[in-house]
Formats: sequence, C-alpha cells, structure tokens
Amino acid sequence: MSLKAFRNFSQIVTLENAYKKDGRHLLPEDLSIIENASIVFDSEEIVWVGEDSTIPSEFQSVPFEDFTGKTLLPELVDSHTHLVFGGDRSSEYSMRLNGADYQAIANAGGGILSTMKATNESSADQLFEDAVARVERIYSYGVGTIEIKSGYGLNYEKEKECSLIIERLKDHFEGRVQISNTYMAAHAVPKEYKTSNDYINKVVIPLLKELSEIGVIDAVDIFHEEGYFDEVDTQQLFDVASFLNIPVKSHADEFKDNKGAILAVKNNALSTDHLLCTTEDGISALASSSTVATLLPGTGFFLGKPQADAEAFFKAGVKVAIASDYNPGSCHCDNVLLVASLAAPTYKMNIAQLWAAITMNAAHALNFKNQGALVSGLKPRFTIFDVDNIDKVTYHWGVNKCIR
Ligand SMILES: N=CN[C@@H](CCC(=O)O)C(=O)O
Repeated sequence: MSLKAFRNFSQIVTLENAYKKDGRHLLPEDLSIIENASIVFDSEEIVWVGEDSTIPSEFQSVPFEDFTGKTLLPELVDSHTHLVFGGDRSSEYSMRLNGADYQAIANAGGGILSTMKATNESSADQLFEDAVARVERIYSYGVGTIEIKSGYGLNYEKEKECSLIIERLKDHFEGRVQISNTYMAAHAVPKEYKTSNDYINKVVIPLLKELSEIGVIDAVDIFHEEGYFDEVDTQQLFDVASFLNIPVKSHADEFKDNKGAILAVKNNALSTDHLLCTTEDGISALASSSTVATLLPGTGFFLGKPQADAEAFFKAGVKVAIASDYNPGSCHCDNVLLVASLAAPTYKMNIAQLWAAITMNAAHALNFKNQGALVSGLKPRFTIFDVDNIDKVTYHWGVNKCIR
C-alpha cells in the first residue's frame, strides 16, 4: 500500500483518550490535541500521528501535502437521517408557530403520512437525484459517514424501492461517503391497516426478510411510540432482525417515557434515539450497556419541545451521540455540526463530549467500530477545517469551515 502524509497542521485533534475511555465520562483534555502535527496513512489505516518534529525517519520521504494553519479532526458522522423523501412540509413550520403541535398536524393530514403520499408520487430516479443532492450538501460540512433510513414508502413496493435507492446511493458515493442503510418501514402505520401489528406482519417483516436475502440492510429501526408502534410490535421486529443477524435501533421515549430505551438495551441495540422523556431507569440501563444514546436536539429546536436531560446521561456515563435527524417534518436541518454546537451549551457538554458525540460515538452507533479517533491502526477517515485551532470550528455558528 502506498503511504501518504499530511503535514504541519496547526492542530490534530486525535480523540485518542476519548477512544480509550469508550466515549464516556469525558474530560476536556480527552480531545488529545497535538500542536504542529502530521499524520501518515495508507488507504486502509493510519500509520503514524504526532508532532511533525518527531516524525520517524522512515516516513520523512513519504510524499506529503502541507496543511500549515489548518486543523485536522476525525470525520464527522451523522448517525440519524431520513433523507430519502418526496415533497416538502414547509407549511407545517408556520402551523407550529401559529400554535399546532406535531401530533395535531399529523392528525390533520400532515406529518409522516403526508410525506408518504408525496414519496409514493415521486419516481425512483427523482428520489435518488434529490437524495444525491442532500448527501452532497451534508458531505460539504465535513460529514464522511451518513446513516440513511427508509420509511416514507410505507407499502411493500415503495419501501423496497427506498431501501434500494439507499443502496444505489452507497454505490454512487463509494470511496467518498460511507453510507449505512437502515430499514425503517416501521415508521408509521398506513391508514389501510387496522392495527400496527397487522402492518408489521403483512409488510414490515416479509419485506425485511426479502431485503435481508439480497443483503442490503445494515440495521433495522422502529418508531416505538404511542400512536405508532408498541412494545409488542417492537419486540417482534427485533426478534426477526436478531434471527436474520441484523442489528437493531429504535426511536424511543420521544413523546413519553414508554421504557423504549430499556427495551432497546435488552435487545442489544446499536443505538436508541430521541430519548426526550427517558427517566432514571432508562438512563442507568443505557449507562451499563453498549447501546449508544443518540440525542437529536435539532428536533426539539424545530418543534419547540423540551430537550432530553443530557446532563443526566453524561453524569451516568452513557455513551452519547448527537445527530441531525434531517427529515422533511420534525427537523429540516441537515447540518449536524450546527445542531450539536447550538445544543452543547444547553446540554452542558464539555468540548470533548461535543466532538465525540458527532465523530466516534456516532460512528459506533452505526457499528463502525474502527474509526472515530486519529490513532494508528484505525481507518484514515478525517476532516480538515480551514482554521488554526479547534475552537474556531464552532465559534462562528453555522459558517462552514470545512475544506475536506
Ligand atoms: N420520529 C419519527 N421520525 C422522524 C420524524 C419524521 C417526520 O416527521 O417526517 C424523526 O426521527 O423525528
């Protein structure tokens, strides 16, 4: 393998200590910053990182690019998006400002089911092209790994098409963006089914079996929430996924504490997401598990809802990630760095907790265990910012400093 070097960064933020601590109980110094630093890597792994003045003689003649004045970080990861969809729900924004809430809008014909209609009216090529543009924009912010969920088809054929579109996106972005394909046909219950369990048995499970035979699904997700899917549906789907050897995730405890986080932990989920209403028992179950708690503050900002009790999660030693939750309804924001840096002061996060939440911990929520820190042996997945220290990345809110 041919070696490459990127040299003379003002700072390389390795997150080495955070990695050793499995992303929990982080202190500011766990960012592990190296000043005047260089990195040597091949296409598969990082070979050396350190102060440029200490670069081993064997690497001194490796061809290099000079990055004086720049900062290198592990690549950003957006571990929760719903970016394959048709239409838009822009009118819901003013409806909310004028007093309607998320569930009231859904009951009045908006919500997930209205995106289902628009998605079913869009061709596969249109959905693919719109999704390509969305991934390109997310990539421009420094995000190199993205999770994409299906879930706006909500019938056998269209859900299958959406999962295959995500697979097509994987091929399209091969070598540039790493995409994780999450199956979420259990996103809402279409009106023609009398019960959620009827839909689970007639569509969600049979299609999962078919897609798993083709080998396109990386994880299975479900909206475990009152009015959507209950504990019985969730456990049934998790059992099938486990039989098929596919990891699970859930949307849990968003509107009320229905013990969704606890069920996710029991099923060894990769992550459980939202968690606005999770209380002590859920938080302590998460703390003693490897399930990542993915907080989605953008959704709280967008819907004008209270936020998750992030301080309690950090205090208990939960492994916390933050994701954008980019979708047409509850959070039409695709910039995970903006969302996380806006949330950090409210969540009372320290700087290491902030960066681990959108790099390493988010990668682990997608089962990508060999990335997220810049240490020898891990994948060379990183992002370069046009600033001479890490504080300047988040200092100017919403301004993109990424140059790759
Ligand atoms: N909570 C369920 N799914 C999305 C919302 C999707 C929508 O409103 O269209 C979420 O993660 O917030």
